[in-house]
Amino acid sequence: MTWTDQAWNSIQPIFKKTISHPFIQELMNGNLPLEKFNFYIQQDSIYLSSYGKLLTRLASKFKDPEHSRAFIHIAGENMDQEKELHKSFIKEIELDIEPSPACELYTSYLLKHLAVSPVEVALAAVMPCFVIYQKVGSYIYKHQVKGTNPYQAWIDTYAGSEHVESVITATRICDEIAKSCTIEQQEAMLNAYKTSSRIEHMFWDSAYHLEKWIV
Ligand SMILES: Cc1ncc(CO)c(N)n1
Repeated sequence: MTWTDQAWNSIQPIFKKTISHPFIQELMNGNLPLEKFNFYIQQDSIYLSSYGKLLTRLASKFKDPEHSRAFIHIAGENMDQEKELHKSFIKEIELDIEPSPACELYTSYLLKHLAVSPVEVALAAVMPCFVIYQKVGSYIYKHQVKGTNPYQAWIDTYAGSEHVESVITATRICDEIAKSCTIEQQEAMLNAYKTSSRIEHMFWDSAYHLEKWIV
């Protein structure tokens, strides 16, 4: 079994909770309150600008230049597409929005791995960003009742072929790198993958509850 298959299998309990979360269910049914979706999009804009920079820095750490090139390509194309999507939902992104606790946790968690962990662990930590969005996108696409959904453009982006292509490339690179790792290194990768999957869940949950700093 490939490392990415093993990682994906290991987070099934988390993923099942994610797709049954009211944020995802209401997004799928089109009845998610706009206020919650807007909160999510605003926070995701903050997340994405940090994530885009992180991906290019991660790319520069790979030993194989082909891996670096492919990742830089993903960072550029993917980020452009996602930012366009955000702009289509929010005409003027408010610039003075603070990151929510969950957003701060996620960006800081990924940056921590980039700063202090071996490259394979930092890569494992970003894999759920690719995979979970694609799986959530295709889950919604498959199960939604066709009709008008105000969030259809969001669903189509993550279920769509461009995002799928990025996921396939990132998965290939991750498996090539994992293959030359020891069992211990692969374990450390699994831990980072699991934590990111948990935070992905928290990110949606935080939007659903319009999360605030308690002080
Ligand atoms: C929080 C989060 N994770 C992953 C993605 C997909 O890149 C996204 N847009 N936002």
